[in-house]
Amino acid sequence: MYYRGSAAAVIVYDITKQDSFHTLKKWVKELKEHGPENIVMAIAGNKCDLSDIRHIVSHCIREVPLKDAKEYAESIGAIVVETSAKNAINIEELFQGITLCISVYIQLSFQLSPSTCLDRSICQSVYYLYPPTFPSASSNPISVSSDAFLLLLFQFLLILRVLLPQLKIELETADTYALGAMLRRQTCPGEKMQ
Ligand SMILES: Nc1nc2c(ncn2[C@@H]2O[C@H](COP(=O)(O)OP(=O)(O)OP(=O)(O)O)[C@@H](O)[C@H]2O)c(=O)[nH]1
Repeated sequence: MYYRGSAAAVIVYDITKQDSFHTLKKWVKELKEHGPENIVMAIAGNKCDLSDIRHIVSHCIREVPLKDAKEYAESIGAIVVETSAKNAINIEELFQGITLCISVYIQLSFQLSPSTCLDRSICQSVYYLYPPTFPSASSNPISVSSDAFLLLLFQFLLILRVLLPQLKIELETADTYALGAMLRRQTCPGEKMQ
């Protein structure tokens, strides 16, 4: 289990191969069963440069619709973004999102009480590795006010989750949405975000 003690996992599939999306689901299952309880999961649909219309004629067509990935990500409470390792699309945004998510978890756990953090060894090491930073207007296409609102909403929902454990399941989707909204606004060639 080389993901033991991990704060976040990036699970990558190839948007031009449906098989890779099935494999991704197996990895998510594995992580949920054996990974740290509060691990941040991020799904990256790689090779989004190939969804460009010019590639459709050369048979490199998209097999996994972004809608499917988004629905699946929401069902498991993960961040989702389409990337291109080749053209460096959304790579920074992906890691900004993960950093933001981890930072908020850690800030919150320190604010409330040490016992509210499910895995303190993760939180402490990540806290020093990733000092809390949030996307600025210059590095993110979303406005500052929108960022601030989403961040506040995310923190509010997280507090509710901690204080009201019985609402955990319902709120998991909601707080992931607040965070994910920032990432979901990123667009990739060939498919419009909804
Ligand atoms: N167009 C495109 N090609 C990519 C991208 N990322 C990786 N590749 C190419 O995909 C091929 C496989 O890359 P690897 O890093 O070996 O990935 P892999 O998962 O081991 O292999 P595959 O299952 O074949 O994708 C290489 O030819 C890469 O250049 C991307 O974002 N866009």
